[in-house]
Amino acid sequence: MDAVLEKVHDNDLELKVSRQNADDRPSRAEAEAAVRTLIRWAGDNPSREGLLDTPKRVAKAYEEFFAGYGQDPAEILAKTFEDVNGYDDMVVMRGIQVQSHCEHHMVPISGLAHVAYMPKDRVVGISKLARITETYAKRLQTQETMTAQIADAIETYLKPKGVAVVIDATHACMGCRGVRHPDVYTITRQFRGVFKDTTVEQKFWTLVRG
Ligand SMILES: Nc1nc2c(ncn2[C@@H]2O[C@H](COP(=O)(O)OP(=O)(O)OP(=O)(O)O)[C@@H](O)[C@H]2O)c(=O)[nH]1
Ligand SMILES: [Zn+2]
Repeated sequence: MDAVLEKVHDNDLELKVSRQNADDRPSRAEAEAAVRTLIRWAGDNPSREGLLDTPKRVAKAYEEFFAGYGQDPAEILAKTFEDVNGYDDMVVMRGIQVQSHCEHHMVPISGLAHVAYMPKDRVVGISKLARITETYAKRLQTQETMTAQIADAIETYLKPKGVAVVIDATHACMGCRGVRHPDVYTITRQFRGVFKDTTVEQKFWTLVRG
């Protein structure tokens, strides 16, 4: 098994194991109790009127923020189309909104992803590139891991001639706390296969910059 395939399988395996241990998953009531504990720890009273429904709202918000744990990249990229009249150039989706959460502080990472691939015989529905990005964004992440995971999934399940993923994002953990540099953008990139060629990479950047 090649290294990329092995990595995707390791990630999937880790997730499958955690799904198998669904019995270990705290109940909704336990999650809400944890939020009440955090409110008390912050110094407020979870029983005051304004905070009564907050644990419920936070648990609901977490279901959205972390919906990616329940999504399967293999399933998302399973359906492909061969009939593209010989189309043989890159497909670039630029400006996919990324709303993720940093695994160190559990606060937002916000930005844009640009995802491209060079098809080999088959293409995938364009919405699936955004769905794959969402799947990995809606988990606890570092920007580097998320960038590599999106590239790994496209490489593994589509088997294109190449893939490029760039994420340009701000980290709330650097803006609203800690070092407090709110307007810093971090750029991470993965260029695989034919995108390693500088001419192809340049074409990608030209298209992304519009
Ligand atoms: N490489 C990388 N680092 C990240 C990402 N998100 C947050 N971080 C950094 O993770 C680091 C965690 O550092 P620690 O020293 O363990 O935590 P900390 O004391 O809260 O760090 P400060 O943010 O510097 O206050 C910080 O430097 C964050 O800026 C990411 O996506 N990638
Ligand atoms: Zn952080």
